[in-house]
Amino acid sequence: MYVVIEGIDTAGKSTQLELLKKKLPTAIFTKEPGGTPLGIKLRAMALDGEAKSKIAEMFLFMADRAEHIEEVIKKYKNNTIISDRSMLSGIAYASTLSIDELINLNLIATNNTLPTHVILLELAPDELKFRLSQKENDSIELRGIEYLINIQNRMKETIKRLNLNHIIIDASLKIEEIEKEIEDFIND
Ligand SMILES: Nc1ncnc2c1ncn2[C@@H]1O[C@H](COP(=O)(O)OP(=O)(O)O)[C@@H](O)[C@H]1O
Ligand SMILES: Cc1cn([C@H]2C[C@H](O)[C@@H](COP(=O)(O)OP(=O)(O)O)O2)c(=O)[nH]c1=O
Repeated sequence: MYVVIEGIDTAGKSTQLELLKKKLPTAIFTKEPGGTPLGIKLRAMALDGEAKSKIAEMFLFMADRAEHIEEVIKKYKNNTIISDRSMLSGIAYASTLSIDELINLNLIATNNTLPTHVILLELAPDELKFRLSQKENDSIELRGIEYLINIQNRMKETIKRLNLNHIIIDASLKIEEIEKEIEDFIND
């Protein structure tokens, strides 16, 4: 099982992953970007905002993804894998290109490996604004509310186009309520 937790910055992914780690101690927990030794270097380059070209930035994340699929997802395919982000983020955040172009590019990077379960934590603009105000923002978060809500919409569109097995959960529900919905979806 290849489960991905998706959502824009501050949607609550890390919070739910910490709870899942306690519930599923034998699962393999990983993430994009930064789920491999090479990915850690690529993550640092992608997030320091040095890439002036959005296409260059996209390829940094795609290189992270290609390595992640090879070294983690395919290697542990007989285990339960739970990843913080995936190609869905890759497609949604690279918003200078169309979703169709990005699906094709990401299918190359992932060698056609798709998640078996997608959990999308969906944030309303007001809640997103509040949560971003509570933390230091990285180069991507600094692009603002409208940019991130558009990313979230692209995630939903991509899930539809790829016809992925998914659940969309209101990210402003109580932490325990979200935890229960995730547990029921994974165990279904
Ligand atoms: N269900 C929730 N309700 C209210 N606040 C939440 C909820 N889940 C997470 N948070 C808070 O929102 C912020 C971002 O959560 P985090 O798990 O770091 O998000 P992400 O990993 O998606 O960026 C944190 O301050 C966290 O405590
Ligand atoms: C995986 C991925 C993430 N990102 C962005 C999303 C985040 O803003 C940033 C780092 O992801 P992450 O570490 O998950 O940040 P956060 O915990 O704040 O959500 O990289 C892309 O732009 N493209 C990608 O392919």
